[in-house]
Amino acid sequence: MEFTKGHGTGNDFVILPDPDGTLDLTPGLVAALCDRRRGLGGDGVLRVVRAAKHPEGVALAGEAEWFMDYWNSDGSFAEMCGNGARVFVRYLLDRSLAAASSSSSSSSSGGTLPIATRAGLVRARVEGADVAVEMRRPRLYDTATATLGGLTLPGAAVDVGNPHLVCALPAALELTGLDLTRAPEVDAGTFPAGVNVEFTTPGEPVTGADAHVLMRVYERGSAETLSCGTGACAVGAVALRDAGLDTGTVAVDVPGGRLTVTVTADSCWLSGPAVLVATGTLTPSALTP
Ligand SMILES: N[C@@H](CCC[C@H](N)C(=O)O)C(=O)O
Repeated sequence: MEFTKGHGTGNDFVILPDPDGTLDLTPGLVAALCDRRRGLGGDGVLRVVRAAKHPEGVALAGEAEWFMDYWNSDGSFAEMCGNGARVFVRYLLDRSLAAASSSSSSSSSGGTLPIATRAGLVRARVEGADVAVEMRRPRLYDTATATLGGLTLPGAAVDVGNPHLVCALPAALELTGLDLTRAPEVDAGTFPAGVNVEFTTPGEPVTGADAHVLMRVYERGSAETLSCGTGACAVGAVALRDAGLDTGTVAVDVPGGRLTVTVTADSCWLSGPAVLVATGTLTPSALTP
């Protein structure tokens, strides 16, 4: 079985090509692949499957050739993964499975490439070394708290296709001081399917951005990661709201680098590096689910 390893600002993925959807991918196999000592290591798995060949992609097969079958490292599914989508697109382009700007069936007008996901269709474009994906506009729908050790912080619940809770740290606290080795406690009533929790502090002004935010994240199903694209979009939307803006651009610094979030009237663009680092052959029998 062939695999490729890739990452977007340090959010890393095992990419499995499975165009015809024949791979028996199980939660146990995903967790074994993502194990950083006994497997390849990763925050998640991206299965590259034709939309027409996946039960959750088939409804979008007329609009997108490929379905991003994303799994968290614990073997759970998520509706959406922003960095994963950017790395997925890098893989499709690198393998000539799609073209970013042509009139072929796998790309649409304006040079964007449609990708089917559990959260619906997203569109991607290449921006030099970066890959940008256009997702739904983040929806701020509630308030809730996260408790970490003895610290309880209020935050904004945000839907980016998957659930997020964005909590600003009080000025006296530093992001680097947070212990994210354990999951923050949240209200299961507000987040029945779990939630990704982002912690933020304001950054210095950045040229061309309406706001600049530093963030760390504890991801549902993957623990602390170096970056979360949908989390950055949630953080960007909250930063714009706090600045009294409905649309705009936010620089979001994560431990793995910088992401740029642009919220428009009806969508959200996430941009940043997307890198493929290795390709090899798996020995599935050696993996211990
Ligand atoms: N790292 C991802 C988000 C992955 C899914 C998340 N852990 C969830 O369960 O919702 C991103 O870049 O968006």
